[in-house]
Order: sequence, then structure tokens, then C-alpha cells
Amino acid sequence: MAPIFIKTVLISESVDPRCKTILEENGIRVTEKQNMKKDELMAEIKDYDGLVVRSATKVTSDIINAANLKIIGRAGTGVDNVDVDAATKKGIIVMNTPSGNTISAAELTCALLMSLSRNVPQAAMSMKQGNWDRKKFMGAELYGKVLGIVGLGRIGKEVASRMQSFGMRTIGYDPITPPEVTASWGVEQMSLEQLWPQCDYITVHTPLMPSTVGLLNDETFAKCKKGVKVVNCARGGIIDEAALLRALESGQCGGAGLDVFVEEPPQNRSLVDHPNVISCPHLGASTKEAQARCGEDIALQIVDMVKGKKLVGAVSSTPLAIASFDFGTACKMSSVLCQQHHTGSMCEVRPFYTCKANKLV
Ligand SMILES: NC(=O)C1=CN([C@@H]2O[C@H](COP(=O)(O)OP(=O)(O)OC[C@H]3O[C@@H](n4cnc5c(N)ncnc54)[C@H](O)[C@@H]3O)[C@@H](O)[C@H]2O)C=CC1
Ligand SMILES: O=C(O)C(=O)COP(=O)(O)O
Repeated sequence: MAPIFIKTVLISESVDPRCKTILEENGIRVTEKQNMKKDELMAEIKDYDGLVVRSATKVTSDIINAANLKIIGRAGTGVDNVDVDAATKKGIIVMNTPSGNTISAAELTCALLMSLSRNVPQAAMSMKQGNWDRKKFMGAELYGKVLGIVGLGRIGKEVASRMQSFGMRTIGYDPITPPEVTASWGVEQMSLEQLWPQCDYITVHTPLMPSTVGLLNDETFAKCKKGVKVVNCARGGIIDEAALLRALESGQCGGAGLDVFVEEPPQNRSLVDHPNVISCPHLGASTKEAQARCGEDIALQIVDMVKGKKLVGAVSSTPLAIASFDFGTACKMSSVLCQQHHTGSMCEVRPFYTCKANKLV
């Protein structure tokens, strides 16, 4: 693959310092500027070949069109904050580091499931207020309960194995990961229609896409067991927020653990303030380990591109590669989201229009 010349990179969020160090060691000038408003970013972005973001920077089409970027690097998994189609039309490569924060997101999901079953945050708050209320916080065991996992990719798989160790039965649904594969992880796959009424707990681990917006809505909540508890550590909106509030108020939903929101931070506080909701400010990837991996991976991936090294892509948004290609071929075919080969993980691939602007292929 022909090398891509990247001399300047803007890091617009708190990314592990290893990212800057690796880029600088490879002759790339790095500027770190956080908390920029949209106008400030629009003005600033003109001077850079590369942009490194996490989830808070909204890389919209007007920002992309105001820039002369060659690459947008997402130090993390979800690229729903990047207008990938607009980037692709300009021949800009969008890459993420999807495996770096898998374990951290899975562990937080498990923490929310455990907190929901035993009211840990509410009890801790009550203790701090000087109370000793043993009756109010009566819980229920996870042992023997049914956990529905919607989205059996990297994180869904790790959640399954951890919750199985608590004696939960794990069932799930994924349109791409084959049932025989998830069966080998101890997850029985079934249709969503079959899944909803069986679950005591439901956790969602899909990307945010048109087909996953509102996966849990008024209609699907009505199909669930009364008192079902739900966790969203994936993306705000996969569980419809208004429907969730209605289900919490009617008791159809017995509790929710939310790490993510449609709007972050949420301006509408009704979910966060609900007594049966426990929430976190999008902390799934916020561990030292995940940040170190994601910061390092994105820098190494950019350096590999600069050096024209072969990157491997896979025509799948799941951990299961249907086929893999060297980066140049993938660009010719359909790839814009690439994962560096040395991490051994797969990448997401989206329809690709042209990369000619960057002479990638
Ligand atoms: N809270 C946080 O800080 C973090 C959140 N995330 C989010 O977690 C989500 C999952 O990440 P990964 O497991 O790494 O992704 P992944 O790509 O490995 O897995 C996603 C799975 O969802 C499946 N899927 C797609 N459409 C579906 C549908 N309609 N119904 C059921 N399954 C469907 C895909 O086939 C795939 O197997 C993403 O939204 C990501 O952005 C990831 C890391 C940290
Ligand atoms: O990687 C992801 O998809 C995440 O949601 C993590 O987001 P963050 O990097 O913590 O802003």
C-alpha cells in the first residue's frame, strides 16, 4: 500500500499519553486540545492531517468538509459520533480500536447487573445519609436467573462468560454471529420474540444503527416478564428512553442500569433521577488498562498507515471474520474502518465509495 503522509494530528479528547508519544516518536506533530466547541473545532481542524477522538467529539459532515483530513482515528469502539459516510466520500480513512476496551465495558456491564440485583448504589447512598435500612434494600439472587444478551459480539461474549459464573442462564440474539458459535460460549440463540418473555435481565451490546434504535420499546417491553431489569452499556437510544421511563413507572421494568444516554450529559433528568435507575457517566471504557490499549493501538495504526504497512480488514462487524483482505484490497472493496493486524482483532467494514483522493488504492 502506498504510504499516506500525515504530519500533523489533533487529539481532541483525553486520550492516553502513549498515543501522543508514539506519534511524536514517528515524526508526527501532535496538538492536544480538549473541550472545544463546534465552532472552535471547525476553525482548528483546517491545520491537521489527522484527528484522534473518543466519543464526545461529534465529527459531523460540516467539520469533515471544513477539514483536509486524511484520517480520523477513534480511540475506542463506537464510531457513531463520526459521519463515516461523509468521511468516506472525501476519501478519509476512519479507523477504530475495537478490542481495546472490550473487557472494561464487559466488567462495567456485570457491575451494573450485580448492582441492580442487590441495590448496592442505593444502599450505599442510604448509609452515607446515616441510615441502617436492611428491609428496604432486600434483593434477589442472580443465580438461576435468565440473562438475555442482545448483540453477541466482543462485549456480549465476555458478559456471558462472567455472568455464567454467577449461575445465570445466558440466552441471546445476534443476526450475524452463528448460533453454533455462541453455543460454544454457553449462549443459546433464539429470535427476539422468543427471548423477550424468558428474561429476568436484558443487556444490549449492539452498535447504534438505524436497525438497533429502539430495540427495546413500548411493544417489546410489553412482551417481557413483568419486572424485567435492563442494562445499557452500549449506546443511548438502543433502549428507547421514553419507553423505558414508562415501563419503570408502570413496574413492567423493575430497574435499569444505564451507562449511556441519547444526549450526553442527559439534559432530561427523569431517567437518572428515577429511584430504580442506577447510572454512570459513560464509564464503560474508563479504566487505565482500556485507555492505555486504545491510545496505543490508534497511534500504532496511524503509524502503520504512514509507513504504508499492510493492514488487515474483515468484512464483518463481528469478531468472526467472514473474509479478510490486505488494507488496499479492502479499500477497493468496501472497507473504511480498519483494525490493525497485530492486535488480532477484526474490523468493521462499511460501504466504501472512493479512496482515490488519498491514492490509497
Ligand atoms: N459504554 C462504553 O463505554 C462502551 C460502549 N461500547 C459499545 O458497545 C457496543 C458493542 O461493542 P462490541 O461488542 O465491541 O461490538 P461488536 O461489533 O463486537 O458486537 C456487536 C454485535 O452486535 C450485533 N448486532 C448488530 N445488529 C444487531 C441487532 N439488530 N440485534 C442484535 N445484535 C446485533 C453484531 O452482529 C455484532 O455481533 C457498541 O455500541 C460500542 O460502541 C463499546 C465499548 C465501551
Ligand atoms: O468505545 C466506545 O464505543 C465507547 O463508548 C467508549 O467511549 P469513550 O472512549 O470512553 O468516550
